[in-house]
Amino acid sequence: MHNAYFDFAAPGNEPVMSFAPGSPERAALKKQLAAFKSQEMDIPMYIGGKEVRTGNTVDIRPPHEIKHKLGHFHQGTASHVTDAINAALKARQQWADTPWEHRAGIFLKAAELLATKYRAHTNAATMLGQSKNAYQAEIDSACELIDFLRFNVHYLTEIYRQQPVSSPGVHNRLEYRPLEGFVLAVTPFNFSAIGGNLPTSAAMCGNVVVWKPANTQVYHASFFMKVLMEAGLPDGVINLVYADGPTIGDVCFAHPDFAGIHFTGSTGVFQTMWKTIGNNIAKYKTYPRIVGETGGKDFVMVHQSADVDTVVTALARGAFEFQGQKCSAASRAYLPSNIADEIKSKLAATLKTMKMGTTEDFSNFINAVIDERSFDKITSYIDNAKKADGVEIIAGGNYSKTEGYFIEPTVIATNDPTYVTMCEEIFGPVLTVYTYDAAKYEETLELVDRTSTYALTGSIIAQDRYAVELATRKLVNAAGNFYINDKPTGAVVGQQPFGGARASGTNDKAGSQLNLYRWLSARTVKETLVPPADYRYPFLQEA
Ligand SMILES: NC(=O)c1ccc[n+]([C@@H]2O[C@H](COP(=O)([O-])OP(=O)(O)OC[C@H]3O[C@@H](n4cnc5c(N)ncnc54)[C@H](O)[C@@H]3O)[C@@H](O)[C@H]2O)c1
Ligand SMILES: N[C@@H](CCC=O)C(=O)O
Repeated sequence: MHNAYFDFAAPGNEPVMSFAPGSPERAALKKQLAAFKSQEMDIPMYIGGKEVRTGNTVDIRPPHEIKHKLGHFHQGTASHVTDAINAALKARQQWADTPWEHRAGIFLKAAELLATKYRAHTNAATMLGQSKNAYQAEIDSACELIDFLRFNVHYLTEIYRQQPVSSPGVHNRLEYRPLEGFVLAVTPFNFSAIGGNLPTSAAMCGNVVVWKPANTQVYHASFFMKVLMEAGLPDGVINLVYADGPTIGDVCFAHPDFAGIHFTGSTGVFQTMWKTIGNNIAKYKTYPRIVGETGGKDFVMVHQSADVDTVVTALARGAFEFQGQKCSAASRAYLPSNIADEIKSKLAATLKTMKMGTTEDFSNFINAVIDERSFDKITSYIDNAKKADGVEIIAGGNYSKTEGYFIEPTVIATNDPTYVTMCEEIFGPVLTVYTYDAAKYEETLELVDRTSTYALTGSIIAQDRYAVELATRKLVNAAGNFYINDKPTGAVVGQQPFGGARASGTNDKAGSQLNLYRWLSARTVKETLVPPADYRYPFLQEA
């Protein structure tokens, strides 16, 4: 029972460790990488707090070393998805009734475990399972995930505090109830932090969750589930199942207690989900919340006043960190004719200095892409570019899947601003550049705006403030996260709330109050202190 109001200290961002040679964090991480590589893990699903094994196993291998087996996970079927829904619904009432400070304590403890005891584990699991280098793993599976947990506790506390006014003789209040049913969280391969955030943000609000990660992210997802359990998450609040996407959809979207989907992934999958939910709308007890952050075709617009080295660094990091597998990755750049050649040659020279290989070798900047399907899709764009007219590969272009799924950072130059790689999301280490007439800046901004169906991230690089102002105004709907003189990646929780519009999603801004509101259903309660005892208005009385 509450007998006091509790507060939580406003969080700061978790500091990013350096992993410099000789540092203790580097030694701990190397040790954990070796430990994970020396054992084959048998990874169950977690339904109602119980480990569930089916015997139908799928191998997990590092994308950069496909001959090595890290372990396997147990694939579930439709009946496991139903079990997960039932376990969630069974846990629902007690979890919804649990006071906020007790729910918050679990997620704050999980953040603390990641920041301390399991710092090396969370990074090593991400480095091996998803082929991220130490820095990319640290900003994702340590810092961003810790920040999501701590900042969301802070934001939800602030939401709960927001109350309506009360006129004399009346007490009004808003109760922020969880949704009536279960929430389905479907998460992508590319960010361990997103895998952790989508189920926990909804659960924090008092909801119960069925969580389905991408197969290629199960290695970290199952580790994080164990951290949540160690932090005290009650059985059934989050249920982790590994079933194929369509099976999850068939079972969850047909269930009368389906109350919301928290999705991050590709636009096509999200649109299919939305259609299915629409077709089933009469089946549900409540209108489901549909939240999806999806694909991008993120731009870097360069003005003739730009500093060349700033542009080259923004492109090198923005397009090629984590092999370009960020929804925010720079994948089309517009270069002004006065400095285009200098940018292209400096960029090509910079990319030659990037070493490619395993994540265990800390001198590698570039690692492997996630799996064979992705490799084949990305390399088909490169192969087509090699054959196309008016298109030239000016850096990279080579690839191999013998040891792992390795693709060189590749830059395509085109004289057609509507060439396919200027428009479609490739989700790999491929950047396309188009040179425009520096005198046609405003027309080119219009071209940037209309070229893609997406609107996730984008940058303007310019020294001229009028050029910055014009781009900010003209591209107002072209990106949900807009950067000035920076790369379009690397949003930090609490600093740059993240999400895009148009085909890039519902723009509910992960890691902000806007997102948490989607998992709450407010009830207004009005209490009249001394109720009237007569229906008559004063004016009805005779003078
Ligand atoms: N906007 C953002 O915040 C953001 C962040 C990260 C990734 N992304 C996007 O995610 C994509 C890359 O991730 P991915 O390859 O894991 O995406 P994906 O769409 O292939 O998969 C995402 C999740 O959906 C599941 N899924 C696939 N088909 C399904 C179906 N028919 N029904 C139900 N679930 C299904 C997958 O198993 C996975 O768990 C890119 O398009 C990227 O831009 C967006
Ligand atoms: N939030 C990340 C991108 C997440 C999508 O992949 C960034 O800002 O780079």
